Amino acid sequence: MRKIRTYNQISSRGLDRFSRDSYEVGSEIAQPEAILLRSHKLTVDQIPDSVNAIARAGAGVNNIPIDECTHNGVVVFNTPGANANAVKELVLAGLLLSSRGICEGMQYVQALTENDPAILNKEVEKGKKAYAGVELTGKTLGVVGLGAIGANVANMALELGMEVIGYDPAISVEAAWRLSSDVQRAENLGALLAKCDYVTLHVPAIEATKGMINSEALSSAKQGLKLLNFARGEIVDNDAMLAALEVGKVARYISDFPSLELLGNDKVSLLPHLGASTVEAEENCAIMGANQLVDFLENGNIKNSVNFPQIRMERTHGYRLTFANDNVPKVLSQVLALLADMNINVIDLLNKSRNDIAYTILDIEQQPDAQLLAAVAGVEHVFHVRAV
Ligand SMILES: NC(=O)c1ccc[n+]([C@@H]2O[C@H](COP(=O)([O-])OP(=O)(O)OC[C@H]3O[C@@H](n4cnc5c(N)ncnc54)[C@H](O)[C@@H]3O)[C@@H](O)[C@H]2O)c1
Ligand SMILES: O=C(O)CC[C@@H](O)C(=O)O
Repeated sequence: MRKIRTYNQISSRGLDRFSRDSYEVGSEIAQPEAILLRSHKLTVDQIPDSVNAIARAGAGVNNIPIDECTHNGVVVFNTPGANANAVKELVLAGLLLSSRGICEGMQYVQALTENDPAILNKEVEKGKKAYAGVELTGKTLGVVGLGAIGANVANMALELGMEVIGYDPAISVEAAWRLSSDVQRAENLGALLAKCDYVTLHVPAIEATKGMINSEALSSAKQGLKLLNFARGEIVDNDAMLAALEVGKVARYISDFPSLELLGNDKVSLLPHLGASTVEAEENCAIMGANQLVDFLENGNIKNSVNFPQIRMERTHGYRLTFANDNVPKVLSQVLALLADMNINVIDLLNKSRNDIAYTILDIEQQPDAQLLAAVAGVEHVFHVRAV
């Protein structure tokens, strides 16, 4: 039986991908071969040597110690785009919440205690002027990060009649194809902030983006900016944000990431990390994550990894082994020489690399035994070997 350890609430539609005959899946499993999780902050000591793969049912992988995983040959997957629509729809809510007195108006009505319908109506008509807002049509939205979510948000905003300016210095070709040509391009973050009434963040939490919305960036912003953060809390410097809210530089901060210093500020609206919390997104992410794990565990194929190359080799006959190594010359030739010395015929092979690592799928005529696996593992620069 293969063992999968789960963290967080994973949709049963995804868990169903692990057949009951071959997999044991649960939150109490010890020595798992793989981990499937959502936002759980995974520590190195929670990744035993038995683990070959980790799948994040979601986009952000800042809760996983990627470098340590790569070093140990652990393949980390995410599920690109699987929750993008859910986040896009909540961004729409964020745009409306920051423009109209929706929550304040509801709180006002909830607190009314009139018994007489005519007086209630009069009270409502008198009170509503305090909650008037502005429309989105004709306003300018800045989208920082134009990947799966950002591109969706940008296209949606155009349909709402907004002007849209995007900033993404590392946009992928696929993402660029998804984006409407009506989205204007900003050369840098400051230029985008200077022109926008609303800005929405859709970048990953990586070294380059942590604190990217700081006092310097906010000083470039248009007075009265409404900022939406459905990306990650650490992308915004909260002290700088509070200072900008104090002087009205930022009129409203909507964030999916509560933190102590933001609580209680009436210009800040905080949600409990709800961006991907829809039935559909949770199913999509769980199914995609589980499918990727199954294909990796059973065939060694890798799709949507954040640290290993994409690789897929059709299974025909024979036996399969995979190995990962430092991306330096002569490793593959040494492994092939070793197989030749052991008189083992190779049926097929595929080798791919990504940055500093290479990964090979080898189909051979003989079932790999412990001796063969140990011999491959002993080749200099090979750091992970598996019979699949
Ligand atoms: N609130 C939620 O529940 C929720 C749900 C999904 C994703 N997220 C967050 O949103 C992030 C984006 O998700 P996605 O699915 O769109 O990911 P994605 O990988 O498709 O897109 C991210 C984009 O950000 C761009 N980028 C990277 N660094 C940048 C920088 N310095 N400046 C501008 N752009 C930069 C990349 O080039 C890429 O196009 C995730 O990493 C995650 O942290 C949050
Ligand atoms: O699993 C969730 O609820 C949140 C996922 C989200 O933050 C992501 O990065 O995909």
